[in-house]
Amino acid sequence: MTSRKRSPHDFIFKEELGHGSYSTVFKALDKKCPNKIYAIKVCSKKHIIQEAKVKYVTIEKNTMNLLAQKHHAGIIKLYYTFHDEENLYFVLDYAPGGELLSLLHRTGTFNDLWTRHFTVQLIDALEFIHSHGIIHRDLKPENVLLDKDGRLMITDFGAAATIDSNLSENSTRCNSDGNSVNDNQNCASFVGTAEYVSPELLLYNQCGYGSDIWALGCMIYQFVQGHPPFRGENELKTFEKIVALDYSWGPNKRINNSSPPVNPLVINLVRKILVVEVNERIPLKLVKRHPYFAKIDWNDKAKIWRGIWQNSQGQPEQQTSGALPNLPQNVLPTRQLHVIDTPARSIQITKQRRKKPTKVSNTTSSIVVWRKRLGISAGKDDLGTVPSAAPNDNNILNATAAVSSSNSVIPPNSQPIQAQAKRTQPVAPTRIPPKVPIISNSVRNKPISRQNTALPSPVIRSVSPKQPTSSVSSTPSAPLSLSAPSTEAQHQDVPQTLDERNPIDLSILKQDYVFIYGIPYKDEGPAMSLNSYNEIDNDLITSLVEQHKEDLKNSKLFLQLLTLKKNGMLSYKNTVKKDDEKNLGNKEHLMANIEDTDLSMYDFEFNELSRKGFLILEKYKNKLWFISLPSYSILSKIPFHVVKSLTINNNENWVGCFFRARQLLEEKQILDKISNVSFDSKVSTQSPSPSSTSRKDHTPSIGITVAPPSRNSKQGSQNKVPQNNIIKEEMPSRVPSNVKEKPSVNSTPLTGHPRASSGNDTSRTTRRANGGLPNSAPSVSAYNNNTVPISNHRSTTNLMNNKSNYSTSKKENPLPSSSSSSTTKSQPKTAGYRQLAPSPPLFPMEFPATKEKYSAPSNMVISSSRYEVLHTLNSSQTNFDREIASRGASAAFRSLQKNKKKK
Ligand SMILES: Nc1ncnc2c1ncn2[C@@H]1O[C@H](COP(=O)(O)OP(=O)(O)OP(=O)(O)O)[C@@H](O)[C@H]1O
Repeated sequence: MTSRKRSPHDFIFKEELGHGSYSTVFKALDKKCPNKIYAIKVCSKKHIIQEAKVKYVTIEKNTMNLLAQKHHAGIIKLYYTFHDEENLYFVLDYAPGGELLSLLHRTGTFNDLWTRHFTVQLIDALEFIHSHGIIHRDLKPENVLLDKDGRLMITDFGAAATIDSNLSENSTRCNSDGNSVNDNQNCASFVGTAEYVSPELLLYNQCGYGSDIWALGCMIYQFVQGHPPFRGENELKTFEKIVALDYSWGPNKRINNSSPPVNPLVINLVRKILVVEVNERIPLKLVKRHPYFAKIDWNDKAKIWRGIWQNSQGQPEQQTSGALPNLPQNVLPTRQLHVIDTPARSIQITKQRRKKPTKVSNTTSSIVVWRKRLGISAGKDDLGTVPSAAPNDNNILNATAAVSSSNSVIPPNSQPIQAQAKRTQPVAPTRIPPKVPIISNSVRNKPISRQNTALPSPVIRSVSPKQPTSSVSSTPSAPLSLSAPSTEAQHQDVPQTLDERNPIDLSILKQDYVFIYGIPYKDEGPAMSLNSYNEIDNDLITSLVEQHKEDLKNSKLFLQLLTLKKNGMLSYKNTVKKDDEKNLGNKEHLMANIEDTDLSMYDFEFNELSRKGFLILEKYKNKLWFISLPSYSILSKIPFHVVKSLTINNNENWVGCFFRARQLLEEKQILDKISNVSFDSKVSTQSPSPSSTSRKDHTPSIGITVAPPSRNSKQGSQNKVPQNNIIKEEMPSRVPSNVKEKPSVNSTPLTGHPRASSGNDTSRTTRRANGGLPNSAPSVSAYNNNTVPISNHRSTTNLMNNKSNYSTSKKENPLPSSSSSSTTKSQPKTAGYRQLAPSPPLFPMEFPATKEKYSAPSNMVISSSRYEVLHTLNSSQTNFDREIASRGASAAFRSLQKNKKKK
């Protein structure tokens, strides 16, 4: 290859091979070397700018450049790039065999031999691509071309993404070991084609090597079935089918009327690939070891890359290459095969069809509509969102430089541009950490008396203060036997029911479908709490999970609608069919009260992103609940209208919401304290409000350790008139108006409580010695969906078990404004293996996640047959343009930029 600069004048342009959304591809002959035929992709600069395709051209250029460093038969090679005033040119390997899709359309399906042959080539090429840290992201039969001998050549790298080389190593290893999380932590953009798009991209905005493997599975299916596995009436339906893994095997529709059954090994292989959970999807290395490829010697590249058009002698049966000047004799416009079953024997491969230019639209794409319907936000703060796959500035610069080196031959041994321009390492989703819970904890083992504790509303205002409190306890009076799920009648029904016609109930903090498995403590059950003596008993939790493994799996039969209200009430509702409603469902069952001091919460490898593990709630010596999340495929089977109307605040973790509920209650407590203190002599003369009296009368035996300053207490006891009606109405009924009436922590009856034993005293002393630090919010990492326990044997974290004495610290910081100091003091007590980050100050009571739930990202474009949402595009696009303009590394792109500005 010469290093002389090339230009369009060096080539004789022949017929058009086809065109895509921003380019036209021509066959071309090299004037200096007329035997050499290329395909030259001509991209109109004007068009690229107009249709915002600069990024894709850049990505394609970089990726192909990187891959061109080492020749691989299965990849279309990029030889040269150059430009003139009008166009950018990519000189590529010519693939006279056309698209694999065209061949498939002509044959209907591939026979087993072809299927295996093509699949083997695809795997080998894909492995090569992945070994360079590249994810193709748009694999489909249209993007696989055939060379003159019928070998596959993967093309169209405009949607590709690279993984940081460090991660790449991991990923390669992880792939071979079983697709660990690293393997899918690369890209956050929607890219792909509806029918081949992976579920992780649909659900989590994540795309990794596994996504290419998914597409490979779709293609293998298509080889033997003639159509992709997931195809709905429209894109939304296609997405639904993908996440629900809704596909079936039909007869092998061969055009030559032969309908041999699909090889069961193909079915088995496809089943192993088409697994919704990316971590459970078979990695490429294991695909290669699948029995379907038992006879394949993966090291014998010559055999793998044998062209299927050649006859057994390697010669064409018919010589019709006259239309293709300078082609070697064995180029076969009329395809000849040396395989036994040759349904395509008489197939004429014709010139590629022209593609209609695709309009770029800024409309919201189907994928986001679909995600919205399923209650999955596609916004920045979505579960599992990782940085965009859009090229970072370095990439852009290098890409710009690369294209600017127009007229340059790509030196075979030069450093790959992409290698210099590492894509930003994906980071874990950033989440606003929940605020620190500050709760009362002075009474244990007391049933919680609750009124209808919905947030204040005109309805509540009208309720008579004398109205008896509906006392609902989650504490059973008698020991309970083990049972599953936790839907027994031990819970009294909460009178209010959810109004399904009112999707956003403002009193609800979070509501979603979960599985709940309840294990009541037996008399002889675990005598100690899961968190005995201030130590989380991981072994006990682990053994419990092990013990109930089967039941926990089966508990998936009992999908519940779990609701957490801002008043701390946690309840569930059976999701039963309407016929059964009378018997079981449509009523809320109180499960627990978040502020119950006997309630602890642990995460057992709980990961909302992968919907794995359990959130364990423990009502001390009473009951354990294992909460797990249904897979999205299960969720997707719930009719959309139901999901839409009943899931609330899907964007926020359960754990976060539990903490927020506690914080809200604490804030109310504090407000209540303040409201009971009059600083205004005028109002201080007023008599106590009925509701205030009511609260006092009905105050259950729950103590408050949050003591206001003594002067306030004094005044408060005399002047019980809240300053603000709203505050008064929001005050929970449980809060006593007079601080003096509150039982102190030390007076809390602890009889019979294991933690009241001498051992517990020690731990309490320790806590006091530590400044009375309460258990509180876990670190940010604990909310990170990608967090995995560091140690296997310590797989749980106690997230909220408040048994500490807060009095001291709270007396020092009685007001909400002091929350930051409170939060500092309220660092979490965990199993001791997570780094704790300082919690942020308390925020006002806002629920932005709920508001954001239905907002679609604005930075989405639908282009061609790809769906793209590039989360950082808004900002990076601007920077991108600016970078190009200011640094001016590429003459070509500079001129593009100028043109853009002129417009
Ligand atoms: N190297 C090649 N040899 C032969 N034909 C090619 C080659 N590259 C592309 N083609 C054909 O040219 C057509 C346009 O290809 P191009 O890569 O520009 O667009 P595309 O990838 O199909 O579309 P888009 O970029 O919008 O996804 C395709 O039909 C393809 O089959």
